[in-house]
Amino acid sequence: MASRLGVGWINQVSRLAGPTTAGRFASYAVQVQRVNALEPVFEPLTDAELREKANNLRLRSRQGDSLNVLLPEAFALTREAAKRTIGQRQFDVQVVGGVAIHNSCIAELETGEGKTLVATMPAFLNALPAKGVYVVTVNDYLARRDAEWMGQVYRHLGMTVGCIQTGMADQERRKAYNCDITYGTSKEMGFDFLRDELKRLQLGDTHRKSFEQAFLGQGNHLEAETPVQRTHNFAVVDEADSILIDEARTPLIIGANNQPTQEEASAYYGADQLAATLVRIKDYKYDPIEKKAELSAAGRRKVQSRAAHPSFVMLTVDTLYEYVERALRAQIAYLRDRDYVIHEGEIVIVDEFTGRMMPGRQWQDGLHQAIQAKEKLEITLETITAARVTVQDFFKRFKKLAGMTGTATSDAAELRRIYKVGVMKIPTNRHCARIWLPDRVYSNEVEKFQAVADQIVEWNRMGAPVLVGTRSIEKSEHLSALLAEAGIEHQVLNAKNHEIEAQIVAQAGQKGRVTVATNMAGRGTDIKLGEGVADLGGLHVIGTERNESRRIDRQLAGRSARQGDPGRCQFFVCLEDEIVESFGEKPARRIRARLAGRGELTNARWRRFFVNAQQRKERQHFRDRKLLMHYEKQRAEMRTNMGLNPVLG
Ligand SMILES: Nc1ncnc2c1ncn2[C@@H]1O[C@H](COP(=O)(O)OP(=O)(O)OP(=O)(O)O)[C@@H](O)[C@H]1O
Repeated sequence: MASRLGVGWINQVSRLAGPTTAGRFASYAVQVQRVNALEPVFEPLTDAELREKANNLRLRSRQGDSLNVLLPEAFALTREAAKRTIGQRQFDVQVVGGVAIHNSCIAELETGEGKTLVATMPAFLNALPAKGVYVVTVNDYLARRDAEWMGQVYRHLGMTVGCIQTGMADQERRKAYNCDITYGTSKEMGFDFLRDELKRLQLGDTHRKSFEQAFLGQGNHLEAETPVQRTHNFAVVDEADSILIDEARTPLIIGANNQPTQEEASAYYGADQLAATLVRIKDYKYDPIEKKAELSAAGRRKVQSRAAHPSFVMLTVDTLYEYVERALRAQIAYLRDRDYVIHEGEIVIVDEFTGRMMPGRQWQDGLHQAIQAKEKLEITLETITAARVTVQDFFKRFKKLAGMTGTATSDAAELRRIYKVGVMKIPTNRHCARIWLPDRVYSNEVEKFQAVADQIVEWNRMGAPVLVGTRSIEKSEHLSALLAEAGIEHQVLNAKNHEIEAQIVAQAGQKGRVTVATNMAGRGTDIKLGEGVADLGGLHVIGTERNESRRIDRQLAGRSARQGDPGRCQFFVCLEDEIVESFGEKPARRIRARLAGRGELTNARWRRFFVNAQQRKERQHFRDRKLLMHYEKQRAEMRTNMGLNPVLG
């Protein structure tokens, strides 16, 4: 088969990426030509012969042949196996993406361009030396789906494939990690790493005693003594921006049980009640950017006057201030059904970026307990840290790291600096036909949601499918009520019923469908257009708020116009949106008051206003990540200097 990668294509890339990347592309293009040249050689082979070839590659890699030399054959074999098993042939641009990943890059492929399939080639190649390859995804569902779907390709070539899922026993985990290729989430893999560190400690580290007191002594036990993971060889991180950037703001922590005393629990409940009596501005000020409350002199006096209450017997006045400020923060900044849900009497954090529930995660420094008090739940655990690692430090352990995403260019500098990976933009296989309609800006939320509902009605009348992304479960439900009023049949998808989300979202491209979802729909779900929908302009996506990062917006938009399909996308925003507070609470209040009830704000400067607000938020998150890394580095250095394991305690 003739090469499909011509000079014109490389020129297209140069325009896209600038001269430096274009040079790299030219060398990758040579590899693609080699892969293509092998296609007619492998096509006539039987399945057994194909596997024989794969075994031969393994042997050569173990005998010392470099992976760069084996690349064309390994990629061509994977492509042949994909054709035979799942009926898909990696496009040339996907092969370029695969080469980029092999070369420690984050391959930026537009949403819907088939990242799942791209990963098969570098994963197979890097699995040849039998040191393990981890393919990291954002949730269990995608890990399972990809391991099953792409597993057919690897198995066809004699490779073993494992998949890590929440709740798995150690034995199964160990088996999955011992496979040639292992799929799983960063969270599961990160926690397995931490648990392994604890096990190593249990196996004879000098800190055994204190660890046993802190962790095992509280009724905990480690299921098996031997670690489950093997060496950290190569990780391919899917949705790399989400995992390496968004998730990097919270470290993974294994807490050791430290049941609160009755006095501590009463202090949380008491502080919650006391906080509810305080008046904003007069008794405290609240900084929405830092999400922090600070008592004023009047507030402190009020709190002091209650210090003798039996709930606070064990607290000094200063500590009581902290309890109350924390309770205020829990009441103001953390909303039920947006930031967390209550599931079987427990607080389950909802990931602000993906809308997914994150069972097992806890807010730190007493905030989790303050929220439990606010919700009148049992104050369960005040955890002390047994082991912790940041997402950054976990992934930096891998000898080689790479990934793929739809949206990383904007964070290329951070990715390069922290993880030492480059970002390479890969052109689309077919022209992307997405139409971005200009944002619609309103003065308040009532007007905004009414306008969203009206727009849905209009598109629904045409028969076009509409997918709406909201920032919280509460807002999904509000919109759902408006749609019900307008007589529009629709599906609501939120973090509460995420088990069936994939099936529902997959159907969102059918004629006349209206699907309302929280941000979770913005990740990983593939939406195929129903019959006749392409003629109606494809899937229409509506965002009901600008998210805290442009990338999340683009992921939501990326549910439409996949693989060259047509599609539209429009965002509706209003001055009551939380993002406006990135300018500060007072300016936000002023502007809201000044323009109250003005309806739609059509001047283009309002659209720019929201772009600015989002950029401020992005900068703030960037600062948070930097601060966390600085703190973690200091902590690790301190522990190392003291001769302690930097990960534990
Ligand atoms: N080479 C190919 N031939 C045919 N179909 C393909 C090919 N590559 C990908 N696809 C199809 O394109 C669709 C999108 O693939 P996939 O979900 O992997 O995209 P993605 O890039 O991960 O999207 P997102 O960024 O939205 O997660 C899937 O239905 C997949 O089967």
